[in-house]
Amino acid sequence: MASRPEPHAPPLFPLTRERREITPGAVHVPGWLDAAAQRALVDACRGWAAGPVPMRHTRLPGGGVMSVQTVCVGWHWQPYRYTRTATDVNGARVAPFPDWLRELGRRALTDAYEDEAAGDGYDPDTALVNFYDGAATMGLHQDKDERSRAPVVSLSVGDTCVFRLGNTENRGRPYEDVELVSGDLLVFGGPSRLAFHGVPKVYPGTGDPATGLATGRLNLTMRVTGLTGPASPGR
Ligand SMILES: O=C(O)CCC(=O)C(=O)O
Ligand SMILES: [Fe+2]
Repeated sequence: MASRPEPHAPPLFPLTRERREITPGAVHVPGWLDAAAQRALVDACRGWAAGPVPMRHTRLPGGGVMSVQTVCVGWHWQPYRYTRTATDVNGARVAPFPDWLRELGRRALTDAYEDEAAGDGYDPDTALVNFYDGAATMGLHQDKDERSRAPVVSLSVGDTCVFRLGNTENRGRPYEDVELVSGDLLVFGGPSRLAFHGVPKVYPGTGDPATGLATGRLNLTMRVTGLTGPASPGR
C-alpha cells in the first residue's frame, strides 16, 4: 500500500501551468476556477441562455451569422453597440448583471495582477456568454464597443481552445497562441485592453462533463460599458 506523502513532499500532480503575463496588461491564470465554481458558472449561463433573451447566433450587418452562440447580461451586445433590450433578437430586456459576478470580476483582477487593490472600483455591467460547439471559432477582433477602457475579465469552461492574443494595431503578427483550458482566467487590460484577439480552434471532447457542460466550450467575458441608461432592475 502506498504510504501517505510527507507533509513537505512535492505535490503528486505538480501544477505546471503557472500565472503568466502574456503581454503587458494581459494575464493568463490557469485553473483559476475550481470544479464547483465551474459548475456554478455553467448553471448560471444555462439559466441566461433560456431567457429572457435566448442564446442565439448573432447576425452580422453584412448578412452573415457568427458561428458562436451568445447571450448577454446587463447590457445586450449586438454588432457594434450595446442596448438594454435585445432589439435584434426578441426585444426583451436582458437579465440583470448579478452582484456575485461583479465580485468574481474584482477577485479576478486582484489575482491576475497580484495586487490587492487591482479590483477596487471595478464595476463590470455587462457579460457576454459565448458557447462554442466543436466547429465554432471567433475571428480576430478588438473589444472596442465599450466607452470604458477598464479591463476585460474572461472565464472559460469546457473544451480547451486556442486563444490568439495579438497586438493593438492589426490582425497580423506579433501574436501569441495560448491554450485556454476549463477553469482558466484571462484578463486583458492596460496596454493590452485593445489587443486584437480571437479563437481560431476548439478541441472537441477535451472538456470534463462533470462541469455540467457535456460538450463544447463556454466563455464569459465581463466588461465595463461606460454607458448609462435605464438601469437594470435591481440596480
Ligand atoms: O471565447 C473567448 O475566449 C473570447 C471571446 C471574445 O473575444 C468576445 O466575446 O469578445
Ligand atoms: Fe473579444
